[in-house]
Amino acid sequence: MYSVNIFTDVQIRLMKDTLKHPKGFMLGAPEILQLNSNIMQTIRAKKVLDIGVFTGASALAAALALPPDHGGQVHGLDNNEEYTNMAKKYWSEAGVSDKIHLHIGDATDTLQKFIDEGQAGSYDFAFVDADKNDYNRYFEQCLVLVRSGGIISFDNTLWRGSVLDPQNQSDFTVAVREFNLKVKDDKRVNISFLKIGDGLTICFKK
Ligand SMILES: C[S@@+](CC[C@H](N)C(=O)[O-])C[C@H]1O[C@@H](n2cnc3c(N)ncnc32)[C@H](O)[C@@H]1O
Repeated sequence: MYSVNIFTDVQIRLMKDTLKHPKGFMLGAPEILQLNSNIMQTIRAKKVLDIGVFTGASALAAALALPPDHGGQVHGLDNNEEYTNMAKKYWSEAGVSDKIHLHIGDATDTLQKFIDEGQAGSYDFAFVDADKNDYNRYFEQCLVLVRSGGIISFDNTLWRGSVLDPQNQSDFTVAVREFNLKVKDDKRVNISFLKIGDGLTICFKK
């Protein structure tokens, strides 16, 4: 982790402990968490979606990027409480527990609930890092929930390079490949594809 010096002590501990977890490979790449944080601060994001919480690194980075004196909320979505229980400890130590609202369940169901509750256009930023098979649905749901001028950031859009290999027809690879092809020409967003971490596609909602 070459860029640890830009993180707080709690963030560094969270990352180090997560790397000891059997599923530690799922930890968000530090350079992506840093970029997301810079974007959130630049657009002064106050209401953020964190889709795929795991041990809480991306949600914590988001909570720390909220404007300190103006409230702000991170809504973290995950279907695995064992992972998110680990996250809560670090959020508490970082003093941001009150800013992070956890929603346990399938992320597409939770996003649909938010839409049905009338939260359309109320989010400034979304980081998408949950089930790759659902990337297209997350995209459509986030497009409803995120305001015009807001940003939706999709992790793992290289899927370790497999999306470029036509022989690779595994479920996740096909889903991410189809997502990449779809957003490339989608007129509702402008995109930037970055070759950092495992690939990051940033969608700027028009
Ligand atoms: C790659 S990890 C997220 C990493 C996290 N963003 C970070 O910064 O470390 C993916 C997470 O998505 C969750 N997940 C997978 N499928 C899901 C689904 N259908 N609904 C909600 N969460 C899901 C997993 O439980 C896991 O915690």
